[in-house]
Amino acid sequence: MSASYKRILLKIGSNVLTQPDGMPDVARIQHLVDQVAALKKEGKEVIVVSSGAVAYGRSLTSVSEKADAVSTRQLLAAVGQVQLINTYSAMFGPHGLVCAQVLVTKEDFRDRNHYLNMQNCFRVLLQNNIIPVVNENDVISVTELMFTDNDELAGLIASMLDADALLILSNVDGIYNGDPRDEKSEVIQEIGHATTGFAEFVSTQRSQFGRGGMITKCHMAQKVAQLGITVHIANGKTENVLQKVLLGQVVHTRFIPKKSASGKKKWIAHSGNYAKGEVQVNAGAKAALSASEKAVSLLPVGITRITGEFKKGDILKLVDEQAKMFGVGIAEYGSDKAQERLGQKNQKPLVHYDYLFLNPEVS
Ligand SMILES: Nc1ncnc2c1ncn2[C@@H]1O[C@H](COP(=O)(O)OP(=O)(O)O)[C@@H](O)[C@H]1O
Ligand SMILES: N[C@@H](CCC(=O)OP(=O)(O)O)C(=O)O
Repeated sequence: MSASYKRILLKIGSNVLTQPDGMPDVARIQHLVDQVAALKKEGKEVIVVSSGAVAYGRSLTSVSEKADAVSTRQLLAAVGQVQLINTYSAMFGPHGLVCAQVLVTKEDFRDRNHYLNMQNCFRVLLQNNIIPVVNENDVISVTELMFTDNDELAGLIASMLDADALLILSNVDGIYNGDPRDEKSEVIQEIGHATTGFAEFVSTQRSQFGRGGMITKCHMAQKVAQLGITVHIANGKTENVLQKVLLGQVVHTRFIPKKSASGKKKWIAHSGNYAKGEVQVNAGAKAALSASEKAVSLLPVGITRITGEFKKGDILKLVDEQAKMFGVGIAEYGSDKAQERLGQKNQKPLVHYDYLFLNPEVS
């Protein structure tokens, strides 16, 4: 079954790569590299999203106690990323494999051109049998410009590359139905796309060196599964975990994928945070867009308000009369024209159906 995946996005979390004292766990990285090499030998494409820059930075230098949190992270990540990628490169080498460093920021997902350039770079690396090793560019991604964590980044790349599966390795066996430290808690082995209420059993508590925590992983995983990509969350400290997950030989959490969405829609689905404008529609327009049996574009006649300045190709957030966001789309023309056509009949669609993604609960 899952062993048939051709393209796999592997996310290795901070806690898998670090020892309890925060220093890098080199033996663990070596074992993971050996597992990736084994998958490559089977003809699979593997893209690695690896945390660990800060941990490596910590092993190489110490920061003055006077430095603020942002500067400390910048310094540790800038120094540590060099060693992190050198470690991967040195470990893949003896397997006859070459890896590449790809550092990205949230901004790279904002604009269709950046996005396509990035996608092209991944395509050319994969076509040449190179293993992309991706991390956030922590040096320039600070505060509000940061991804929530590398899980968010991994989800975006999995959908951008239309991966068959996203494997998230953390320091727990999967998502538990209670506190993982409680002996009575059990790993939830399958999560469907309609499951809600993760907050009831997943606490916001994070592991020692993790950033986002399990709750953000759950939300991201469900969104990615909605796009037709199977997501597995497993323990990166288990021996041969990759093979075992793919062969269904280890207890872990699997998010069941929904039928596949188009590539364009996969990109749009993740773009809500990057919208340049907001479009409010009336109830009739929302109902028409949400009728799943028909492909309907958003016409100016159903629009009641437009905010923000945007150009053709920019991302728009769609909100209903209660100001609740229900979808995302790409503008067919800029805000000036859109304002002129607001509420008018017989005008060109502001968002074409092909460039419209509605939140799963309304579509
Ligand atoms: N119900 C739950 N199931 C599994 N883990 C949970 C749950 N609730 C909270 N957690 C915490 O989430 C942590 C993993 O998330 P995170 O810190 O982001 O790790 P990573 O660095 O691997 O991304 C676990 O170490 C665990 O402490
Ligand atoms: N980019 C950072 C890791 C950021 C991060 O979110 O890590 P994780 O908690 O593993 O998802 C680093 O390389 O140290």
